[in-house]
Amino acid sequence: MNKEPPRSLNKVKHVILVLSGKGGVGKSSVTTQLALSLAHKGLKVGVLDIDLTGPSIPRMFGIENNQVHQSVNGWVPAYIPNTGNRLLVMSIGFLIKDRGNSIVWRGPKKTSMIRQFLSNVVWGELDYLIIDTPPGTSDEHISIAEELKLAKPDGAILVTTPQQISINDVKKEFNFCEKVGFKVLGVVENMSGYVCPHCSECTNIFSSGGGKSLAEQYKINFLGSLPIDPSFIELIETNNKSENRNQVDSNSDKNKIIEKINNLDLRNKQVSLIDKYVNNSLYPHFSTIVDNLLKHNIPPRTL
Ligand SMILES: Nc1ncnc2c1ncn2[C@@H]1O[C@H](COP(=O)(O)OP(=O)(O)OP(=O)(O)O)[C@@H](O)[C@H]1O
Ligand code: SF4
Repeated sequence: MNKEPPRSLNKVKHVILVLSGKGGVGKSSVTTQLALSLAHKGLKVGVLDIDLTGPSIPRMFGIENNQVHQSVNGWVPAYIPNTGNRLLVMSIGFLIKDRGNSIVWRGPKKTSMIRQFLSNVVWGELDYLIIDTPPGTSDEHISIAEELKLAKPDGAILVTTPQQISINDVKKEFNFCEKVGFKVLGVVENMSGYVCPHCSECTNIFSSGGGKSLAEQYKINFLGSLPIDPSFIELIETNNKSENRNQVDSNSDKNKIIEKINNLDLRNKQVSLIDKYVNNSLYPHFSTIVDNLLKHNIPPRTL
């Protein structure tokens, strides 16, 4: 097996893995927000979604209907509209025909698919590549980690929720990182409290501060916490609606006219997902998380 770093990542300055011990804690939404926040800072960012258990990145970026294009050099990632070509996404989800089904391949096929994803995407120059990984710490994840190590990542961000069960999962994840040799860049506590859509008051539903005390216990950075905010889900949903609106059946004349109006409407608005996110109430929380991450000034990867 080739143990060289994938050439497709030669011009990528930083690779960050986003990990969680179990599904549903917000790993993909943290990946999405990290990418949007870094792109908002003017950096060029790629997102690679290798969460074969349920790739949710295409939905988060409103590009579920994207088709994968193959160039002579490899797969071409999707460029997110109106971002000045600063935001690129590649997801295993683009290759799944039946989007209702997650991939049920066995271990070796999964690792070989991930190897292809790491080496076959034409990223070009990137400041950051953020990789959304499959949740868990099983033997299969160890083989996946071996593949990911070839990408020479800066390290991993661990995502947790305040409940004890999720905190225990992060402990396992921390031990997993030690075992496979990933540096832990920090912990993000997601769904810490609930923001009321009426008065914006944040209420702690579960006991808060679990992520912070866990980080202290393991002497790792606590990057920050994010409340549950229904407006974030709304942002994702409305973003998807605008894509679907743009994908009307072009068979009838009436639909062709509607499509033209929609395209004109979208061009005129030129509101990118980055702009929408920066106006979302989760952004100030995430901005702190990014500042905490960047203050460590990790030098660019050397290959
Ligand atoms: N802070 C938040 N506020 C509001 N909604 C959130 C927040 N975090 C996550 N969600 C929502 O919760 C759902 C699960 O989040 P997400 O897909 O990011 O989890 P995940 O850990 O990546 O799950 P999986 O590993 O199964 O893909 C999504 O619909 C997402 O929009
Ligand atoms: S947080 Fe404020 S607006 Fe929201 S339900 Fe409670 S009292 Fe009502």
